[in-house]
Amino acid sequence: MNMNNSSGGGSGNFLLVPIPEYPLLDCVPNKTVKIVVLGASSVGKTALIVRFLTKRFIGDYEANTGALYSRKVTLDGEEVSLQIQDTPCVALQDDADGLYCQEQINRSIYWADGYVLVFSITDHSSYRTIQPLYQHVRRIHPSGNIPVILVGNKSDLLRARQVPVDEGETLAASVGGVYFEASARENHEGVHAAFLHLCQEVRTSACAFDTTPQTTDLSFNYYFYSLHVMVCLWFYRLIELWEELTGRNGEEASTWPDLNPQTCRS
Ligand SMILES: Nc1nc2c(ncn2[C@@H]2O[C@H](COP(=O)(O)OP(=O)(O)OP(=O)(O)O)[C@@H](O)[C@H]2O)c(=O)[nH]1
Repeated sequence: MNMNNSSGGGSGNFLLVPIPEYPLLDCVPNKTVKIVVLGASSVGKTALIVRFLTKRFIGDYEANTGALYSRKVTLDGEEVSLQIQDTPCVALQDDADGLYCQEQINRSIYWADGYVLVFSITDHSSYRTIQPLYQHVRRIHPSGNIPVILVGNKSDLLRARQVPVDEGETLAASVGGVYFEASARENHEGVHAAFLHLCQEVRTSACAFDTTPQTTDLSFNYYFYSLHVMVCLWFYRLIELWEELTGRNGEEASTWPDLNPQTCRS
C-alpha cells in the first residue's frame, strides 16, 4: 500500500489543520477515513498523532486537546481525506469494570470508522483500561466489524516496561486487532506503519459494507447536516451585516466559534 502527503513530498511542509468536529461539504463521505485515538492519561495519544502527521516528536503536548486533524493522503493510488481525532483521556472507575468517559469521547467513538487503542508499556493500569474501553466502543457500535489496532507506546523505555509483548498480543487478539509496539519518541516508521495499517483496515471494511447506493440515510443525514451548517453561517453573516448597517457592530463580543484553521508546519 502506498500512502503519501498529497503534496508528494514526505518531509515537505503541509498544513496540520484542526477542523470543526463534523466534516463539511468538501469531504466526500466515501473518500473519508475517520480515525479516533483513545486511551488512558499520558500514554502518548497526542504524541503518536503528531509523530504520524509531522514525523516529529515535540516532547511537551497540551493535555487533553481533543483536536481533530485533517489531511489528504493517497491510499493505494487513491486520494482520500484522512481525519484523526485526538481525545481526552479515559480512566477506569474504582471497581475497574466501568470507565470514566466524557460525552465528547462518546461522540468521537460514534463518529469514527477506525480506532487506535493506546496504552503505555510502562504503565500496566493503562493496559487494563483497554478491554473496558473496547467494550465501550462495542456498546456504541453493537453490530458489524470494528477496525481497530492496539498500540503499546513508549517502547523506548524498555527498563520501565510493565507490559510484556505477549500480553499486548493477547489483548489485541481479544479485540480483533493487530498489536503494534511503538515509540512516538524514537521511531517514526513504527508509528507510521500502525496508522497505515488501520487506514487500510478502514478502507477494506468500507468496501465490504459499501453495497448500497449513494443515497443512503447516512448520506442524507450528512448532506442535511452540512446544509444546516451553511445556512447557520449565512444567517450569522446576515446578522453581522444588519448590525453594521444599524451601527450596533462591536457592542457585544461574538460567541460564534472561531473557524479559522490553525497552521502547524513540519
Ligand atoms: N519516552 C517516551 N515518552 C513519550 C512517548 N510518547 C509520549 N511520551 C511522553 O508522554 C507524555 C504524555 O504524552 P501525550 O502525547 O501528551 O499523552 P496523551 O495520552 O495525549 O496525554 P493526555 O492528553 O493527558 O491524556 C509526554 O511527556 C510525552 O513527551 C514515547 O514514545 N516515549
